[in-house]
Amino acid sequence: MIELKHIKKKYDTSYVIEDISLTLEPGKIYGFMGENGAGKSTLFRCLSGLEKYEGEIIIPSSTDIGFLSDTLYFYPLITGNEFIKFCLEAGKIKYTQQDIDHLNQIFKLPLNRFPTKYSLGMKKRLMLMIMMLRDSNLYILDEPFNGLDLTGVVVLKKWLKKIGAQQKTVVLSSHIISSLTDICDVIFYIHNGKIIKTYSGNISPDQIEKDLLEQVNVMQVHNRSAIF
Ligand SMILES: Nc1ncnc2c1ncn2[C@@H]1O[C@H](COP(=O)(O)OP(=O)(O)OP(=O)(O)O)[C@@H](O)[C@H]1O
Repeated sequence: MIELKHIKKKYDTSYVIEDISLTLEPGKIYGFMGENGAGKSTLFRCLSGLEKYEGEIIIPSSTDIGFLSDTLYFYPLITGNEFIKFCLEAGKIKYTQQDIDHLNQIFKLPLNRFPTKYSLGMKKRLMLMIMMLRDSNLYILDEPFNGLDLTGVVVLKKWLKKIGAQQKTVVLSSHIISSLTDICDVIFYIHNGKIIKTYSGNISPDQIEKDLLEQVNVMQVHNRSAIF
């Protein structure tokens, strides 16, 4: 069980995360949606320990965190295969070349080439391979679907369902409503650094769309202009 208690984060003088409290259970997939700049990536960086914050995050000490950032960086002159090995060795993960080759039968990446020359979707595939090879119990995936092709999306969804069934905790964000409703047990709608809505159970994409449009209307009324 992971607990976030009254998490706040400010850059300079303004808060971009305001008093978020959540409990994340093993075996569940949690989705975060919200407009650009709502605070999703910032919250994920706080949860993964990359950012300082106010409040408290309680994560069992035995938890291995697999974090996929929405900003991908690759060292020049390191091949895809070398990059995978580098990341796994840095995380003290046991692996064999056979494990990498086996997984690459699905991802079909030119692992002897430099990832700096990969397309966006290929870079995303490479990072997902690393996520799949490390046996984490908490996966924090910031926009994992972004840039993936149709096959990549199907493979990712299947893997997420599998790790959810293995009692791991998954936290992810997406701007694609159906990607979230297809796989998430709970979806949080984050707006201006606050969770303004939580969906669980049988989550309907139509209801989410309706709520998003309502939110746009609220903003339009506030700005005294109408688009729809
Ligand atoms: N390093 C930083 N310094 C100052 N402000 C930042 C920094 N990182 C993020 N912000 C601000 O924090 C707010 C939340 O940004 P964040 O990246 O968390 O949003 P997001 O919900 O992930 O957006 P998107 O959907 O566009 O990826 C934004 O206003 C952003 O400008």
